[in-house]
Amino acid sequence: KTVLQLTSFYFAILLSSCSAVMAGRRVVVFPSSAELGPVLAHLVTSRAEKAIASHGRFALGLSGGSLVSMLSKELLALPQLDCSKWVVGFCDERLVSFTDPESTYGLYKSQLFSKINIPNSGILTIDPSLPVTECAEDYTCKLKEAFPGEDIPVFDLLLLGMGPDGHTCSLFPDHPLLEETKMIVAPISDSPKPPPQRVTMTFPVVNSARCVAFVSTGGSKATVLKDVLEGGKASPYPAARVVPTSGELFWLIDDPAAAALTVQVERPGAGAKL
Ligand SMILES: O=C(O)[C@H](O)[C@@H](O)[C@H](O)[C@H](O)COP(=O)(O)O
Repeated sequence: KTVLQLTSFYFAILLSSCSAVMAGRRVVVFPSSAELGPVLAHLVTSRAEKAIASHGRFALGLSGGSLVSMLSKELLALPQLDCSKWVVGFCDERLVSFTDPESTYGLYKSQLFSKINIPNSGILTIDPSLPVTECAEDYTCKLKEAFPGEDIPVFDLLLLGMGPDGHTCSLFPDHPLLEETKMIVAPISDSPKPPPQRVTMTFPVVNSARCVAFVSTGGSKATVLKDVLEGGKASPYPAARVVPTSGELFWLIDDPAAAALTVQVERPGAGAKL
C-alpha cells in the first residue's frame, strides 16, 4: 500500500509540474519592488522591440494601482526610451474626470506620458463625459479602430494588477462580467471597489494578448495568490482566469506576496532579463 501511495504521490507531483510547464506560466519572485522594477522595465522594452520589429508598433495595455508609479519611475530611469511607435490602452479605467486623482489616465499623464515621446494619437482613453454604457461602447470603437481587422484586439503586452480580493482589470469575484464573451470592453456600474462606475477589458481580450504580466506585491495578496497560482480551475478568483490562449504569462511578485506559495518559482539575480 505504501509503495502505491508513494507512486501516486510522485505521479501527482509530475503531473502538476507538467501542467505548470504546459501553461507556459512563469512565476518570478523578487525580494522587493526595488529589484522587481528594473526587470519589469526590461520586459516592457524587450517586448516593445520585438513587436516593432515584427509588426511596426507596440500595443501596451496598462492598469492602475501601484503599477502607475512603479512603471513610470522605472521607464524614466532607462538611459533611453523611444515610445514613438507605442500604442497604449487601459485594461480598465475608472469613470471619473481626467483631473480627478482617481483617474488612472490622469496619473499616467502626469507621471509618464508627459515625460516620454508617445504621440497623443497613440494613447487610447475613455471619454469620461459619457454615461458608463456609452463610454464602454465608445472605448470599444476606439480599440476596434486601433486594431483594424481584429475581432479581438491583440495587445503585445498587458500589465495587470491583482487586488487582495483576487480581482484584475475591473473584473471582480462573483460578478457576471467574468462570463462575458461577446463584448471586448464592458461597462460596470456596481464595482465593489470605488469608484463604482468603470470600463473594463473582458477576458477574451486579456487572454488574446501576446504577453500578459501581473505585477503584484505585498503580504495582503499572499493567501489569494496561493489559490490563484495553485488552485487550478477550481480557483474562484478572477485573476486565475487569466490564461493567455497562446501568449506568455508572467507573475512578477515580491517575497511578501509569495510567502504562502509552494509552486515552483524563479528567483532571478540582479540585472535579470525575462
Ligand atoms: O482600479 C483600481 O481600483 C485599481 O487599479 C486596482 O484594480 C489595482 O490595479 C489592484 O487593486 C492592484 O493594485 P496594487 O497593485 O496597488 O495592489
